[in-house]
Amino acid sequence: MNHPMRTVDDHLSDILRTVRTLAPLEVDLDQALGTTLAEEVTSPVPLPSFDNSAMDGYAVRAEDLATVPAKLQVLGDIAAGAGRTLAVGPGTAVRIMTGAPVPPGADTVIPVEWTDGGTVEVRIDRQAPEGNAIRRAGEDVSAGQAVLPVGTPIGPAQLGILAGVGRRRVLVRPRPRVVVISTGAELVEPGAPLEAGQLWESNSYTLAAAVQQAGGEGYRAGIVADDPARFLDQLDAQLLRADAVITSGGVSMGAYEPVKEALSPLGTVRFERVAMQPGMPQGFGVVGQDQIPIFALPGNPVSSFVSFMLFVRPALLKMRGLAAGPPYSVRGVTTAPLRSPQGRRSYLRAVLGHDGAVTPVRGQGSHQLAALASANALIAVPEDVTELPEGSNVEVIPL
Ligand SMILES: Nc1nc2c(c(=O)[nH]1)N[C@H]1C(S)=C(S)[C@@H](COP(=O)(O)OP(=O)(O)OC[C@H]3O[C@@H](n4cnc5c(N)ncnc54)[C@H](O)[C@@H]3O)O[C@H]1N2
Ligand code: MOO
Repeated sequence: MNHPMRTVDDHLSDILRTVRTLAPLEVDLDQALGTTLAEEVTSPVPLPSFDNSAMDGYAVRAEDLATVPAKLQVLGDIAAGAGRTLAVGPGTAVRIMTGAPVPPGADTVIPVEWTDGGTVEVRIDRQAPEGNAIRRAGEDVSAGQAVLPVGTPIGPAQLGILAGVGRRRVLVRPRPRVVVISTGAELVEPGAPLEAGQLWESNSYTLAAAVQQAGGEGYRAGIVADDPARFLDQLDAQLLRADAVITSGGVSMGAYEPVKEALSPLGTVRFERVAMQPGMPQGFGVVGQDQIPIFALPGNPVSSFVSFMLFVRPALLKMRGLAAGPPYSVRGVTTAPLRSPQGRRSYLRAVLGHDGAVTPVRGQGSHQLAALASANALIAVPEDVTELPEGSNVEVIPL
């Protein structure tokens, strides 16, 4: 009855071979946060697009300050946004604000703090090198220069430069929309009263939040009891708005395993045992006309979360058009001895300190959600290792 288990790496490879990068879509800048750029963005103009002042002060000719204090006639003001401007000639200055265009004839800006602040005539007490406090046209970007390459994840600074080069719309790989369905007759929405044998449903909150943090849009589609037909109905209804589906529960060896019972006959979803702890029972495949990827994760809360980090997150990165592979990991040194099952790669919940010391938390059961919530990392223990003494150098996946 027990088939050989698949390795974690093989299971991830299958998943990454199957999932497709989402098609590019033109979106408004307001919708672009968290998407991935699908075009190279260039600037139509130099940035800054004109020489402008970096300080509030006076635009002058450096040669007029050969001796200081110097007195210059003030011709007027130039504020930011000013169009045609006054010209500065010998013995004159123009009061200028930060961001305002440097007037013709001026080659230097003197901060107001170095002057008496005069508006008709100004006394300047300090010299400055020619070009002082002037931000030159094109010193950030030249006209036609690429400012963001294809494949850039769009965060706050990237949105800034997109707006800064005048873009209103942009071609991106969108955030994957991921529907999360929880299965189990015992599950009750948090906030509702519990009856005997029931527990508050938590996986959909964890998984939808994990989707969000992985750059997708997570939607909780509620709880389906242990009826395969109802599960298929719910899945059908949700497929309309999904780029991927995550289910939790109903995939192991019990008498009521709705996800497995509903999806196995389709022939496009494979259920298998992966050589890991937690998260051994795993289902993955595609469903519906559009071959939407579906991740059927085990119901135990820690198992579903660890499965997400190892398998679903990399898949979402690929869908977003980003580099995808096993989770990022660092090295750590254990502060306590560890045990791990033979033949399965284990992912022990742990606290990783800034010094690289890593301590497994108390409570390594697949149901021990509070222990998971106290951890900030997973220690990955290889398949063939069953015991490690304190002080061992280990692979650690920050959460
Ligand atoms: N005879 C065997 N039994 C089990 C095996 C096995 O190989 N042989 N595998 C065990 C392992 S390992 C896991 S993991 C679980 C996976 O079971 P299912 O995916 O079928 O999940 P359920 O039975 O539905 O639930 C398991 C556990 O998790 C709780 N749960 C489920 N969904 C939620 C949720 N949304 N929020 C909070 N808690 C949830 C559920 O109440 C159960 O306690 O199977 C083992 N058994
Ligand atoms: O492998 Mo199951 O995922 O612990 O507890």
